[in-house]
Amino acid sequence: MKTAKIGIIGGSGLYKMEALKDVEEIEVSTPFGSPSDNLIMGNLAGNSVVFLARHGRNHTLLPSEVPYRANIYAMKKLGVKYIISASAVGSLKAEAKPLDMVVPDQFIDRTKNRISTFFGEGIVAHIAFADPVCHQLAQVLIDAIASLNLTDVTLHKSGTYVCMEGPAFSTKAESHLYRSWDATVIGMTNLPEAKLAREAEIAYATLALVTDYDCWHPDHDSVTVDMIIANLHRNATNAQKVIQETVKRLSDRPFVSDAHSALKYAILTQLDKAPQATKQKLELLLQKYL
Ligand SMILES: CSC[C@H]1O[C@H](OP(=O)(O)O)[C@H](O)[C@@H]1O
Ligand SMILES: Nc1ncnc2[nH]cnc12
Repeated sequence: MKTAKIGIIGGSGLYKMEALKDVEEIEVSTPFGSPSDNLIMGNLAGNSVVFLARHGRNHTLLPSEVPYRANIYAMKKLGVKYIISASAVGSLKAEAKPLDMVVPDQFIDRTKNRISTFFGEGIVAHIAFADPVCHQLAQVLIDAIASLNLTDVTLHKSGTYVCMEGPAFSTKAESHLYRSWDATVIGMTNLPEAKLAREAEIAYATLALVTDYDCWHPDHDSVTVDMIIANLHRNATNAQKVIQETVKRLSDRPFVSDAHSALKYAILTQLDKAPQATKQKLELLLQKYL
């Protein structure tokens, strides 16, 4: 099987990478079911990468329906060590305007219906998640964005991403509440992905692309899909430039992330006493520790 060290998860508006060459579509099976879509292996400016459309290439999966575990497991199976996630977000701060880019360094979990762990069924692990984003990968992303001088785009080098359940957008009371928490952006997908990537010992960072001001801003209409779509296209074009530049930089200077050994001190269960079936199911994640 072909492998790639760099995985890209494309969110709303980013269903394919136009610059990807020598493309091969791979159907990956996992113990957690099928991923959102086939994974697309290819060559991006001379580097092997694998791309996955988070909601499927035709955007058929709700944020709550995205098979996050299968997606991350499939990336792991293909040898991925770094995931660059691209996501559409609403802005919770006046200074983060539509078309801006934010590289979040924190998350707040407001999801309700997500399974955000590979563990259970006899094997217990608690990964450290105080710093949910790989800061080295975030820095590569930041440097890539800064180097491109994109028109009409301000880069916000840090920020807190609120992950809500959806699919309905927030109420005004919720939006104001998140602002009172000093959160920067809001979306519906990144938190389970970041947790699972950490459990899979994959470095993870997000390129958050602002599409709207959610519903708190007195001078802007409350968010609708129409409004988001108006900005998704430009955001997707910019995102592809940023991802390509990030991939180049990452391939030139790969690094070891703390995320790559996240399970080292996380597993509580004595693995020699753990159920065989669970060990088998999680072998890909546990093999270093068995
Ligand atoms: C496009 S409206 C809301 C939808 O967009 C974001 O998706 P993604 O994070 O995959 O870019 C948001 O999380 C919602 O799923
Ligand atoms: N305002 C918003 N709330 C949640 N997810 C979003 N994705 C894009 N804009 C959003």
